[in-house]
Amino acid sequence: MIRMKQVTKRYGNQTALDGIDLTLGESGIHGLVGPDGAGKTTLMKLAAGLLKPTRGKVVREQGTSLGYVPQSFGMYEEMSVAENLHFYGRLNGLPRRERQERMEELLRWTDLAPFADRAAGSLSGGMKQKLAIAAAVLHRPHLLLLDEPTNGVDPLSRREVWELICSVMRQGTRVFVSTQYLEEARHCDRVILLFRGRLLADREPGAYREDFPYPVWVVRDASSVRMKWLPRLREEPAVAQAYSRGTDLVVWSRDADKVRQLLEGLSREEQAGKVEAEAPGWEDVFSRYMMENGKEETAW
Ligand SMILES: Nc1ncnc2c1ncn2[C@@H]1O[C@H](COP(=O)(O)OP(=O)(O)OP(=O)(O)O)[C@@H](O)[C@H]1O
Repeated sequence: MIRMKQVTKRYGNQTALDGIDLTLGESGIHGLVGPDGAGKTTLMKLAAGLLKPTRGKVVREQGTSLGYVPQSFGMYEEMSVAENLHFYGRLNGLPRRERQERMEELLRWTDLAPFADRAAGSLSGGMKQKLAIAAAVLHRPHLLLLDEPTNGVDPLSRREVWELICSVMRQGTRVFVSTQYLEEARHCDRVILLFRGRLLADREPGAYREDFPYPVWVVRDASSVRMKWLPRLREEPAVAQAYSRGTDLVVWSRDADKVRQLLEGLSREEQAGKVEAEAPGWEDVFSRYMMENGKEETAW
């Protein structure tokens, strides 16, 4: 386990992390979500021991071995998939025989076996991430740190990367993983919400959704009216938040009936689609914390 106690990290005048108290390695998959610049990479690097805190302590429990996959691709691009795995196996002190067995196992798991002789640099984004994860777990670490492993990876490959993360966890490695894709919170046992360097919440994903306090109404096909409606809705006391998502308009209500009537009235007057109730999405549940902590807009 890694314990962070009152950890603050500054770069010059810029406070990237502010008073973080956190234990890593207690949950199967512990997620870290937050918008750009929230401090996710800084937190990962502190956990990996690559950065020192400005204040506070990062303590790695004795005997906790780590695997770490940084945000940028850390494999040798001109070396093949198999050569990279051999190299990282040697680096982690795996004896030859064990290295070979583990490598074959990981090539199967990741579906990279047919590409074993391919240069790592020529792999697709998803395959590169799977290779980087395989290299980081060759030595069966207690805790695997993954910094935005699905960033820029196409949706289908993102699913494969998560399948791999889940199988790593099932084999007994605890995972700490950051993402800016909010819906990926559903794969996690616990999820930390980080915002402007502060830890706003650390809960089970279901808990975020269960106590969302505002009924959500959605106006479909509202692209032609939203610019006009949004300022008006935001002034309405019964409206907790209003934002556009694709062609829809999403409205959180403090008084559900009143807001529905208001929206249906507006919708009749002008060109907009149906008004429908919706369960809060990940964007809603996380935005709520950010709003309560001083962020006006909800865009990620
Ligand atoms: N080496 C550095 N020097 C100065 N400021 C930095 C440095 N690294 C990060 N920062 C700043 O610290 C804050 C947190 O950055 P960090 O990279 O940890 O965030 P992040 O959540 O990982 O963002 P992203 O998703 O964009 O990677 C940002 O405001 C960033 O500009």
